[in-house]
Amino acid sequence: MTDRPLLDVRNLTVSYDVGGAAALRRRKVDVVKDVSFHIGAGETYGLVGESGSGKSTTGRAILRLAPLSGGVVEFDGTDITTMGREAPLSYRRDVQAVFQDPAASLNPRHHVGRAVTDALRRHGVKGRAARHDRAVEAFEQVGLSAAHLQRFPAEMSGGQLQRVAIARALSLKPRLVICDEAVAALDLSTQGQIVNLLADLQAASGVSYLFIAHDLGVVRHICDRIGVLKKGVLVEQGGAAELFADPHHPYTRTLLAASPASHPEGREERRAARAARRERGDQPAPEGDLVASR
Ligand SMILES: Nc1ncnc2c1ncn2[C@@H]1O[C@H](COP(=O)(O)OP(=O)(O)OP(=O)(O)O)[C@@H](O)[C@H]1O
Repeated sequence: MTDRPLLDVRNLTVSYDVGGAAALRRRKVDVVKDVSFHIGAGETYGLVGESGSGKSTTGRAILRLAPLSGGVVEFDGTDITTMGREAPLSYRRDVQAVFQDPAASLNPRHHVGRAVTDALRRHGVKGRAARHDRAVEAFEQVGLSAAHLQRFPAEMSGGQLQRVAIARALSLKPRLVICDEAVAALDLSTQGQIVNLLADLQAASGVSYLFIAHDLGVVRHICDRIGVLKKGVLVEQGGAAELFADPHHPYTRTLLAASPASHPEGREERRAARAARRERGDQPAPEGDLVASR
């Protein structure tokens, strides 16, 4: 047993050139400044803040899609910033992402099942039948059926497409999934289904989440700990219940005051509800079933 966090982000800084094409007006701006947080195995860490505060850039830096200008990102004890431009395949498998718009990463001319089988092939899973079986398993884990593999993106709802994106991520058996506004584009009842699904999948597999969102209600519902970003600076972080009950930073208080209480229950209530579901032997909520708000 080790106390080492799965992900340890220390003094992360990301700078971009702003000011347009004119060289004289160009300057470097830190859009993420000296940000430090960690995520344990099986834990969900929420990153909140208003638009432009640097949430996505932080997630992208961890995924190695944004350039770091300072700091360290350790995954399972290994500093991924020293790995050269291309992170090794094992890191790209262990750390998956689910973004706001699942359709953007799906080929409209391919059956959605192919998004999963192609990912499995890229990650070295040999044999068409084995890849198909893993895709079916992943689809069933997220409440879709084997028949959904043969659908085109245009034949699926936003919630179904997000389930496909989650199935693709999970089929690789990741240890961390970065959910960047993963439910932001969905209606409220579908949001509830997807958030509950993510929590159930975590309970079953022990996967960790970095949950990036501007909706504090959703974040409170799913996260163990939360960090608050303001203009690239992490102004406050702590346990979700404590942060909601007793926000210290004025910016956190402003965010909370501006947030409609759309998902008022916290993680403990959801855990109790999940235990009750397990006791009843419930399966993951199939697409289309409304999951009662807990
Ligand atoms: N490739 C880039 N080049 C220059 N500036 C960038 C780039 N990517 C992001 N930025 C800037 O970095 C800042 C942080 O953006 P980021 O997308 O991380 O914020 P966010 O908190 O995720 O916002 P939102 O909730 O609107 O997605 C913004 O000012 C944005 O304009």
